[in-house]
Parts: sequence; C-alpha cells; structure tokens
Amino acid sequence: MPKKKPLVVVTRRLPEVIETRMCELFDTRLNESDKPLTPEELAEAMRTAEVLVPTITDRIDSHLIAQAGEQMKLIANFGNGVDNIDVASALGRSVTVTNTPGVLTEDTADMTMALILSVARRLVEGARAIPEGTWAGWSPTWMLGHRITGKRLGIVGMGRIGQALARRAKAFGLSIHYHNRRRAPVEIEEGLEATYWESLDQMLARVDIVSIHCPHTPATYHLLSARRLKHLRPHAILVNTARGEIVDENALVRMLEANEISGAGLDVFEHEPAVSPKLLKLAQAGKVTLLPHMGSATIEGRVDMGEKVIINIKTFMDGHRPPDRVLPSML
Ligand SMILES: NC(=O)c1ccc[n+]([C@@H]2O[C@H](COP(=O)([O-])OP(=O)(O)OC[C@H]3O[C@@H](n4cnc5c(N)ncnc54)[C@H](O)[C@@H]3O)[C@@H](O)[C@H]2O)c1
Repeated sequence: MPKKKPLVVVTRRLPEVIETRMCELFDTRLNESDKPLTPEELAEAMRTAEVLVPTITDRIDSHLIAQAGEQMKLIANFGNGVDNIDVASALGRSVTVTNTPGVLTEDTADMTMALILSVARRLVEGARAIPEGTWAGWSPTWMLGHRITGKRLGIVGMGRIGQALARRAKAFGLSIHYHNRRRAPVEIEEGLEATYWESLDQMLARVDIVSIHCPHTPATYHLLSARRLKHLRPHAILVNTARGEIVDENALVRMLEANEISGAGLDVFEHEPAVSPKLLKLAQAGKVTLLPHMGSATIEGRVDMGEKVIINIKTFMDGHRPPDRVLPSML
C-alpha cells in the first residue's frame, strides 16, 4: 500500500511552481487568499497537520505551540530568520524547526547596497522630483549627497549577508570594518581586507556607514541601543536590512531629528508592518529611505526558498535529518 502523504498546511501564497510541486508530493492545504491565517486557523493547523509552513509574519509562539497535537512534527519556515518562532518551545515538544538559509544572501546584500547608495546620494528625493514636477532645472543644492568611495563601512554581523555586502562595498571603494560575535577566519578577513573590531562601540565611532546583519535574538534586541547609537558621528548613515528590533527605533528617530546622524536606510522596523509617523515625516524630508521589508524579494529567491522548504519536508518525512534544521546553538 502506498505510504500516506503527510498533511502540510501552508500559511501564505508561495510561487505557483512550488505550490504545484508541494501538492504533488504532500497532502497540501494551501492558503489561497491574500490574508494570513487567523490565530484560530493556525491553532487548527497545529492540532491537525504534521507539517506547518509559516512565513516570517506568522507568530508561532509558545502559546500556539502548546496547542500542537501528537501528529505535529515539523515547522518548515519559509524564511531565513526564525525570530517568528519560539524554537525552544517547539523543540521542547519534539517539533523540528527548519529555515531557508543561504538563498537570500545575494539579493539582500544587493538591496543593502541599494539603500546605502539611496541614502548617501538622495536617490528617492531625486526620483520624486520629476514626477512631482519640482525639478526646475540643474543646480538645486538639495540634490547634493555624499560620495561613498573612500568611506568606511562598519558591518555588524559578518555572516553570509554581511560578507556578501562586504564584497559589493569593496568594489565600490569602501573600506570594510566589522564587528561579529566571533572573529571571522583569517582567510575571510584577508579576502575582504576587513578590519575586525572587538568593541562595537569603538567601531561605531570610527565608521561613516553602519549596516546591520546579525539575527534578532534575545542577545541582539536593541544591540544598537540609545547609548550605542550616540557613538555614531553626525555625518554617519545607518542601514538596517536585518531586523527592526536590533535597533532602538525611537532613539534612532530622535538622533535623525536632532541631526546627530545624517540619514538612515531601513528595510525592517520594530513594529512591522506599523511604521512610526516620525519616520514617515523624516522620509518626506528626505532623511531616510524606507522599504517595506523587501530585502530578499526576488522571484528567483522565493522559488529557491520554496525548493528548500520542499527538501526539508521531504528529507524529514523520509526519516533523515533535514539539511536546514535550526538548533538552539544557532540562536
Ligand atoms: N530584509 C530581508 O528581507 C532579510 C532577508 C534575509 C535575511 N534577513 C536577516 O538578516 C539576518 C542575517 O542573515 P545571514 O544569512 O547573514 O545570517 P548568518 O547567520 O549567516 O550571519 C549572522 C551573523 O551575525 C553574527 N551575530 C550573531 N549574534 C551577534 C551579536 N550579538 N553580535 C554580533 N554579531 C552577531 C553571527 O555570528 C553571524 O556571523 C537574518 O537573521 C535575518 O534576520 C533579512
């Protein structure tokens, strides 16, 4: 008798090619609406499905995990960061958690570079001037930005995306500085000609642009605190494509308002999808570039993520260790 296919509940739309393949391989319940599943629908999935495929906007907290039935075996996150999942609670109930690392690296690094250029060179204000009819010919002083060639870039979190950004930034003539939980291997440091700063405070005081690339964990919540942000110099730019919670957003806003730093490029926010009205005002004034968490948003990237989700589910269901298993030591 053929083996019964596992019931897999998917919380959001995935690329069509991935949904089709998942339906062939598993007993897949797709969410065909544009809305996320409600907490009740998520709880129902925990009670009935063997596999849940959430995305980073689904809060899979300890309360929800406590409702998991015996049949629930795997949470296969459609995303790299797993701060939407209470991994310790899941593992405590013998539910395996997987993610989709690696396939978003280059796309997110591209978007980070775009944000650096956008803030430094006032790209959004420039792009607005023509359609809004405010461009009255050459010479307005408002269009003067800052050269990035020769500047110092400080990377917080020299993992996959941090390194991919460093490769791009080097090609743009920036010098690379970094702070990481652990110092990178010498061949990586040498290849990127990167300077390691054990002290994040000291690095912040020396760089012109700082870009955040560590995960959001209890240890990195408000890593860029009000006190730390004060180390940045008035011409500095801060870019965050990692997670909003890593930066004290209120403190950042206050510094931008007081011209204590020159600008910011943010793809992520502390209370997504809500964005502080003060940040919106700063965007209107051209001091910040705000993006709606689209750092990794490419069609190719989403398909690659979907393929990783499928491999993780299939390997797990075949009785093997899935390649992207999330372990507590990674958090
Ligand atoms: N904006 C987007 O669309 C988007 C897309 C992909 C990933 N991300 C975010 O980017 C983050 C980084 O992704 P990655 O693939 O480079 O991860 P990674 O695991 O390869 O790298 C993270 C690095 O941060 C370091 N780190 C961890 N804690 C630290 C601390 N307290 N201080 C300093 N360094 C610390 C780690 O040692 C590691 O080198 C993800 O966790 C995710 O939140 C965002």
